[in-house]
Amino acid sequence: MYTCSTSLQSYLDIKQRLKAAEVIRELLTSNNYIIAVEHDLSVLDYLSDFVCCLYGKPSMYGVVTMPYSVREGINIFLDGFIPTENLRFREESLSFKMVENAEEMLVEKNRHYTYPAMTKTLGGFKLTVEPGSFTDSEIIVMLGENGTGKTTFVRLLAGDTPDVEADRQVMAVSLKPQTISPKFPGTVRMLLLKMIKAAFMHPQFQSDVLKPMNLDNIIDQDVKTLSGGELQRVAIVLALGKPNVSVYLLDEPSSFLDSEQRIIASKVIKRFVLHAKKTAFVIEHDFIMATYLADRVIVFEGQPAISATATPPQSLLTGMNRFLASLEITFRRDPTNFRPRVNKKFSVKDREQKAAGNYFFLED
Ligand SMILES: Nc1ncnc2c1ncn2[C@@H]1O[C@H](COP(=O)(O)OP(=O)(O)OP(=O)(O)O)[C@@H](O)[C@H]1O
Repeated sequence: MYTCSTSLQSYLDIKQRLKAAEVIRELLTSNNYIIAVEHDLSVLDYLSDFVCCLYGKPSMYGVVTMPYSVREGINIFLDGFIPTENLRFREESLSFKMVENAEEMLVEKNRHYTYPAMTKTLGGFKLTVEPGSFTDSEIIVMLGENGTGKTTFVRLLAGDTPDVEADRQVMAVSLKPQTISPKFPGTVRMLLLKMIKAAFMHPQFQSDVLKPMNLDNIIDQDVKTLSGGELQRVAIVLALGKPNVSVYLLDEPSSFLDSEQRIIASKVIKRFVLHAKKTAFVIEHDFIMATYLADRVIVFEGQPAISATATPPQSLLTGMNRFLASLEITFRRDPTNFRPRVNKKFSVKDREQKAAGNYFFLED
């Protein structure tokens, strides 16, 4: 038996995550088995034969279910309901049905923003940004391998100067950086009161963001003593609570969060953007989270660490197809909740979809 935790994969792109899963599977022989802890559900799906769901109350109790087939287990987890025990362990479920998003199609969009063509050179790396536009009430997910300039692009939107200063629309932005270093000398409550007092006191923000992000149990803890996941939750709340902002730039909100917290954070971000009529750009390597969040996507193409191009925002289907084609990875859809599932390399579906150019499916 091996046990392994792949949660150190925060920051790795999807290609590297699936490679790591393949390396782990290669350790399997006829007389051993591997127990893995994995927070990225697409990777867990790809890696496992059977899964157990764990539920309970943090710091109080936990229950481990019987092992389910990987497909059934992940669907149960996303649904928040265990049919064999007739037990709901989470009120919310995560579904990828397009009808769920139909409501968004009716959302009235009042604000339109544009950004010009730009380049940014950093040491030996050059990013070329093609001009693009976006509106309020939408989430744009950035897809690209590690080192293709996603953070560089986010920083340009946040005000970094490009190689040649262009005529740019000024946007008030709030940035949640990829890495968070806790320097604040006080408790979480003191930090929230100092940085986002108005949001912290606002009932809508409390019910839409603070409560679901579950800061209650760490609110009086010193910021410097928080774990990686706790710090991430605080950082997301701080970013969403910043006053007078129209554009939110969230660099890897899922890193260090467990699967449960990823589901909650995705719902919080989506609800916040729609209710507050804001725009969010999100860098996200967790494919389930990226698919759930994205209204449109920007694809980063090129050679990591050398040069890359950021496409204009494009539709989820077109953008995902383009990104996955460059990685030679195909996804199918689960018929129950329509979540994306990675096809095993060279499987019948993988070969069929590649031949037809369908790397990503919207409907099954
Ligand atoms: N200040 C800098 N000086 C030199 N090179 C830099 C600097 N900042 C970033 N780079 C390089 O630019 C490239 C793009 O970096 P960036 O962080 O934008 O990529 P990314 O797509 O966000 O990557 P990841 O997915 O790993 O977070 C990388 O090769 C990085 O090493």
